[in-house]
Amino acid sequence: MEIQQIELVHFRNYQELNRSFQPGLNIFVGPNGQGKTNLLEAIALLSGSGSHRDARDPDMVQWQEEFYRIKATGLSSAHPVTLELAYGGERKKLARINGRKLRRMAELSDAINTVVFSPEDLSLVKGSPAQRRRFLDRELAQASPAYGDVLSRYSRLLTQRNAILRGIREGKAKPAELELWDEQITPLAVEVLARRLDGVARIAPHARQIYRGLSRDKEELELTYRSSFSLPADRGKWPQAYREKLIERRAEEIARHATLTGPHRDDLQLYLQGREARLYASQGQQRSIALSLKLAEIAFIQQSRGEYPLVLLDDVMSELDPTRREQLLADLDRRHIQVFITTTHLQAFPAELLAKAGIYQVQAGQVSQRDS
Ligand SMILES: Nc1ncnc2c1ncn2[C@@H]1O[C@H](COP(=O)(O)OP(=O)(O)OP(=O)(O)O)[C@@H](O)[C@H]1O
Repeated sequence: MEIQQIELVHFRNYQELNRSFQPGLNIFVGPNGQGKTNLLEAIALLSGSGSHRDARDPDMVQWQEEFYRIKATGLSSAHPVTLELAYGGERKKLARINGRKLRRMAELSDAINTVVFSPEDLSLVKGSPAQRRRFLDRELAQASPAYGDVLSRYSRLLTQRNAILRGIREGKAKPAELELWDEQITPLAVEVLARRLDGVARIAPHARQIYRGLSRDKEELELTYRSSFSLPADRGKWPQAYREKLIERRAEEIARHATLTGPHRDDLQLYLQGREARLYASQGQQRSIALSLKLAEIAFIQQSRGEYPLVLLDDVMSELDPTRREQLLADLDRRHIQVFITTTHLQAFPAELLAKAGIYQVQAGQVSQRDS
């Protein structure tokens, strides 16, 4: 989808905003703390996978107000689309596509997908396994809303199972109660695992090819998914292997009142020239890997959805060196992807791109269009 217009009411520091955008590059420029990222966050929320900075809904409602509302109109394959997302008041949370009320927020990704690239992504290689799992999960949920569902059901069961483990340790629950939870969590754990493995298999060739380009054919990037238990070659045997592992580690789990096996303990491993990038890659190589993963995510969503996602670059321009910055912008421009960028100054942008970009000055929750 391409966003043509957005309306915000009581969202963060926007009392009311109504702004049109253009198809290609849109740049939000302004000093710190004026609302550039807030605007990007509102766009990211429309794709149904939550705030890219993990904010909760109450924190996004403008202070002293009761609700926020985000509405966007645009085009998807030349058809007009209207998206609405509201939180607060009596209905709590509500989303609509073309006036049709959605049962789940994740269904928003049927209409619009976003890929967000922010400075935290640059630490994807060195960061925690949780950060890499989150990268993978966000991407898979965009490609398939059903994945988001499975993942949240798995997370809920995990919390409940951990509470039982704590109960057993405190003498309030019996070990036999775990059987029921293990039975319920197993198919979900196996499904998350299978979808992640398939996802990695599909993005790996894109990431490899993009990285090869960035390193001028000198280096090879490899992605592998590390599961917290060994996986039999036959997928039909995964549930049994998982259950056996749960039983094997039961005493340890009760002692630590935590589930120690499952997709919440897995990792996406990155190798450069056969060596683990987390341990050996230089700063510059790590940035190129992060960039390759993000560009691979864009390609993966395009392949899964038949349409490019919107790309949101939050404060990332000044973090990239001129070569990587220009490669990224030229790549997005060539594919006619709609891009929203936040920046404090415009020096980082090539003049020919500025000449065709929409440039918006953001100041204290007001957004005005300006010339380059
Ligand atoms: N719920 C809220 N209600 C009102 N204002 C809020 C709310 N949440 C955040 N803000 C305000 O929004 C501003 C931050 O906006 P934002 O994060 O978009 O900054 P930015 O323009 O991207 O700045 P930077 O360049 O530093 O990243 C702050 O002034 C903050 O006080």
